Amino acid sequence: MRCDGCSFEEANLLTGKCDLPANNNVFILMSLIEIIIRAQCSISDPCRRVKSIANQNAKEFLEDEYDFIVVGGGVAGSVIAARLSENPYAKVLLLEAGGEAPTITSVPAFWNTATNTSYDWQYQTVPQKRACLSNNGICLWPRGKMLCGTACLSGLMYTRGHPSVYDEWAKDNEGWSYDELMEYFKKSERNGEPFDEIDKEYHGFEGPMSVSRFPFLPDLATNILKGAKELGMRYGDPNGRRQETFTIAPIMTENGEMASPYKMYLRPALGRPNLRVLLESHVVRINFDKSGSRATGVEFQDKWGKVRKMKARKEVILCGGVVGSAQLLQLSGIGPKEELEKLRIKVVRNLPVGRNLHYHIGYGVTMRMEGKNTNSLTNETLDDFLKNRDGPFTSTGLTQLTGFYASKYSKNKVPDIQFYLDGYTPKCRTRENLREKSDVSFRPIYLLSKCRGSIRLRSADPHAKPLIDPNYLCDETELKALLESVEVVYNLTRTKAMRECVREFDIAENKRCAHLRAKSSTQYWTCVIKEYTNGENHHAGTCKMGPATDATAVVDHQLRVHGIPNLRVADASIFPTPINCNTIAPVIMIGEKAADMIKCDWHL
Ligand SMILES: Cc1cc2nc3c(=O)[nH]c(=O)nc-3n(C[C@H](O)[C@H](O)[C@H](O)COP(=O)(O)OP(=O)(O)OC[C@H]3O[C@@H](n4cnc5c(N)ncnc54)[C@H](O)[C@@H]3O)c2cc1C
Repeated sequence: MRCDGCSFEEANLLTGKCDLPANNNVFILMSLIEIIIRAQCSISDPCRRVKSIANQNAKEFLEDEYDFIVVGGGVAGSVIAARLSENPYAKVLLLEAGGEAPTITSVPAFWNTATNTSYDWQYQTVPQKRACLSNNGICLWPRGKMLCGTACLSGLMYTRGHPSVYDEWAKDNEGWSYDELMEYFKKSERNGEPFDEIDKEYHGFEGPMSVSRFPFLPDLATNILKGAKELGMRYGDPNGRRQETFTIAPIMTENGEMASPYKMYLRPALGRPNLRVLLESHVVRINFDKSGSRATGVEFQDKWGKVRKMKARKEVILCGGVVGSAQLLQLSGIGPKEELEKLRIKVVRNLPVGRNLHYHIGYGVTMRMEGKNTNSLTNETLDDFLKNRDGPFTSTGLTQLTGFYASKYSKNKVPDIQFYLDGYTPKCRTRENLREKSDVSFRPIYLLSKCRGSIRLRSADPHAKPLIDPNYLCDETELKALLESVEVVYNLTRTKAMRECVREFDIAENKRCAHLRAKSSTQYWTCVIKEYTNGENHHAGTCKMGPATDATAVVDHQLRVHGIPNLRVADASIFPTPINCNTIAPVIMIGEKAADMIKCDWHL
C-alpha cells in the first residue's frame, strides 16, 4: 500500500474476526472496509512511521552506543523515549519486540481486533484452582506485541484511581502521593471533555494525550445512565473530586480515532535525529560490568534472528510491561536466587522479581435487550466515519461507559468495584449473529485484591513464555464483593429507565453451573464467577517499588533496581499495590515521572 509517496505493508486482521469462509459476502465486506480505511493516509500515516530496516548491514546497526536504551515501545516506553529525546544531546534508542501497530487499531469500533493475532504475545496462566475452571483453570492474558504495546489492544479508557491508593504508595516511597503526582497527570493530559462536566482543577489542557469522549454514543447508553442514577449512582468526573460515579468514561481519542500514547507522544518525535527506534528487536539480556552493579547495555535479537549488542553510556530503562520486564530481569540474572540457579542463570542480584503480581477480576453478566442494535457496518456508517469522523465506527459502543462502586467490603468508601460494559459495537454482520448484536454484557470487576501471584521463568530460553500464576480469587472477600455487584447489576436492570429495555437477564448458558440456577443464587453466581472468570487485563506489580528494607521490593522510589542505579524499571510492573481503575493513565504518569527523574539525574 502507498500513501503520500511512502509505502507500507500490513496483514488483514478484520476478516480473521469473522470466522467465515473467504467467499462469504461478509468476509469480502470486511476486507474492503479494512483496505479502504488503510488507504486513508491521515489514518495509516505511513510517512511518520518507523522506517523498516532494509538489511542486516544497515546503518542502524553501525552505531552501537547510546546514552539511554529503552526496552519496550508500549505505554511507558513511548512516553519515556519521547520525553528523553526532547533534549537533542541525549541519544536515545528504543527497542521493541513487535512491529508497527496495524492501521485498523486506530478505529475505535475495531479496538480489540489485534487480540489473538501475531500482534499479541498471547500469554496464558498456569491452571488456576479457583478461576477459569471451564477452561481447565487456564485464563488468557492478551498483551500487545507492537509499537504501542497493550494500549493498541485496549479500549483506551482513561481513569486515574482514588487518591488513597497513591497515598498508600507514598508511605514507603517519597514523592508518590496523589498531590505530588498530580503534576504528571496534568502534564500528560489535553482534556477535551465537556467543560461543565469535569472538575477543572484536576485536569491538564496542554499535554500530548488527548483525553475526551467518542463522538458517538449508542441510544441505550442514556437508559443505562438514567438507571444508574435511579440507584443513587452519581454521573460525573471519575478523575475529579469524587471517584464514585457511573458515567461516560474519559477516553484517549482524537478526531474520531484512537489516540494511544504511541501516537500522541512517540510518533511526533520520530523525526528527531537523536532518537532511534528499532522494531522486531527482542531484547534477550541486559549486560552488566564485572561488579554487577552497573548495566552496560543490552543484547537483542533482530528481525533476521541475529543477536546484537548495544551499549548504554548512561542508563537502561525497562518498559516491557508486567510480563516483559519481569522476564527480562530474571533472564539477566536479577531475580530469586534459588530459581535462577536451578535454571543455571548466573545470579547478579537476588531480588523478588516476578513476585507481588496483582490483578483485577470479575465476570460478565450477559443480557438480551429489546429491539435491535442499529450500529451496523454499512456504506452509510463507513461514509460517516470517513467524511465526518462520526457514527458507530468512532466509538467502542457501550464499552465507553463505566462505573466505580464501593461495595460493603470496601474500606473508607474507596471504590473496590468497577463496572464495565460490552456490546453495541459494529461487528461482522451475519444473519446468525444479528440477534447477538442486541446483547449486552455487564462486567463487575473487583479492583483491590489482596492476593499476590507470580511470574517465573519456564526456562532460560528468552523465547519461552514464562509461567504466570496470578493466584486468582485467593481471598473470599473478592467473591463476596463480586456477588454483591452482580446484585447491583440486577437491580440496575429493574430500574424504571432500564426495565423496558431488558428482554432477558443472564442469557449465558453457563452449562457447568446450570444445575445451581434454580437452587441458590449465591451458589450459582459463585460457580459462574469461578468457572467463567473474566481476568480483567490490568495486571501489575511484578517489579514492586519499595525501599531496600522491604523484602518484596525490586526498585526504589526513583525506579532504580536495588543495587544497580543505572537500571530502571518504569511501567505497570512497579505498582506496589493494585490501582482501583484502568491502568494506562497511571502508567503514563509513571512514564512522565520517570523521564523527569532521569533528566534531573543527568542534568538534561
Ligand atoms: C484487552 C485489553 C484492554 C485494555 N483496556 C484498557 C483500557 O481501556 N484502559 C486502560 O487504562 N488500560 C487498559 N488495558 C491495560 C493496559 O493496556 C496496560 O495496563 C498498559 O498497556 C500497560 O502499559 P506498559 O507500558 O506497562 O506495558 P505495555 O503497554 O504492554 O508495553 C510493553 C511493551 O514492551 C514490549 N516488550 C516486552 N518485552 C520485550 C523485550 N524483551 N524486548 C523488546 N520489547 C519488549 C512489548 O512488545 C510491548 O510493546 C487493557 C489491556 C488489555 C489486554
